[in-house]
Amino acid sequence: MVGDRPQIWLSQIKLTTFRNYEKLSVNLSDHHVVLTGANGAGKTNLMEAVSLMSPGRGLRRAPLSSMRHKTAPDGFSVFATLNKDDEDYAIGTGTAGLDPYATPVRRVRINGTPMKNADELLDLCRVIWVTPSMDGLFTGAASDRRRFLDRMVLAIDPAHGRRASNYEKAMRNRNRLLDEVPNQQTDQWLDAAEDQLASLGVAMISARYELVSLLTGLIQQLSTNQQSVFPTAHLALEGELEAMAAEGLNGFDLEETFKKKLRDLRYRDRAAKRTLTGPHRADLIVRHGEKDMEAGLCSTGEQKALLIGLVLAHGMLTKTVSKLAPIMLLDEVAAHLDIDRRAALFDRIHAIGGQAFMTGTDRNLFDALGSRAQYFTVDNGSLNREQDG
Ligand SMILES: Nc1ncnc2c1ncn2[C@@H]1O[C@H](COP(=O)(O)OP(=O)(O)OP(=O)(O)O)[C@@H](O)[C@H]1O
Repeated sequence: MVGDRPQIWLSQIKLTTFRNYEKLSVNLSDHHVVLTGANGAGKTNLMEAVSLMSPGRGLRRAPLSSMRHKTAPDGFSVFATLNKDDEDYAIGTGTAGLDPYATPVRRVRINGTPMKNADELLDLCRVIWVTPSMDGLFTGAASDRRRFLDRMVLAIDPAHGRRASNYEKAMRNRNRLLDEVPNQQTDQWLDAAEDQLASLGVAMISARYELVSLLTGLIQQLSTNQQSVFPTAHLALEGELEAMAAEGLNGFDLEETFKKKLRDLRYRDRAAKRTLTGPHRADLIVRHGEKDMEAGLCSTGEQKALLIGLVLAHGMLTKTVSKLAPIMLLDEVAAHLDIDRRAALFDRIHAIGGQAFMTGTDRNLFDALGSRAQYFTVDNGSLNREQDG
């Protein structure tokens, strides 16, 4: 924060044929942004547009083809002016102008210069979100928790995205080689693919451990300072190699062990037609600290509070580690909290220091935010500014 102002904030958003917005141009102040309106008005769509200021597929993980307005064959564009330390950056992203018959790819421009890939957005900002679709995070598939974990890592370690996609590539390469008739040549290629897989895999495990340990430290600090009305989350990584790392096996030995496993288990993976050992099979285990209960066994409300507490701690960690106070997107979060927790949520968000976007059906859910926010009603793909609180 510079005084009471966020160090990073969006001062303008322009959408062209994005979801149910045919055209939108809105100027923002550096305050938080509250979007209220009826179901289906376009609140989440606007949050999704903001989530494209970070690499990846946005907060819905939707295909790009579904983001263009249903009547717009020419794709969509999302443009934002980002103010960082009092300097403006023009960020444009979308699929507009690309071959409508080709598989859409998202292009990113910063100040008019095309970026090689969306990872370069991480030089400017971090975007973190909580959405209703994350409600089943603790009970759903391990792959969702891994994705959640890797997004958390990415916010403090921008190289993690490339590392994870190189790991996926190396694994696909190994799987393809396993599918070929074994001979001396393919065995040599497999050796090389497994060396690469093991080295990238161990780097992934150590980046995930780093995040878990930093986050655990911060959560403990928050709970001992009694700063949190949200439950204390206890985090652990589950997996064959992760268990060895937890027992103190160093990176070099872990890599050698992983390599040996891959080599010894080729016959098993060949039969399964995929690689069955590695960080792509790990899980993030979350426990409710005060209740000493696995998150998946907690009540729906407790799970939501755990998730919010975790994301808030991650927001704070992101700011501390990356020095970039994240843009926080909280979709329909306020409605699930009682009045005291809501007030605590707003205070914590404000303390993180970035600009937050929040949605709800009723304006009065945000009373405790008062003049710290600017208020808009959303109606059928258009925005109307309301009087500030
Ligand atoms: N590609 C698209 N083109 C046009 N409209 C779309 C497209 N994708 C989604 N929509 C519509 O956008 C509308 C608004 O969706 P959104 O999820 O933003 O609503 P919301 O205001 O967040 O509502 P809720 O409170 O129910 O979550 C929906 O009616 C949906 O059908």
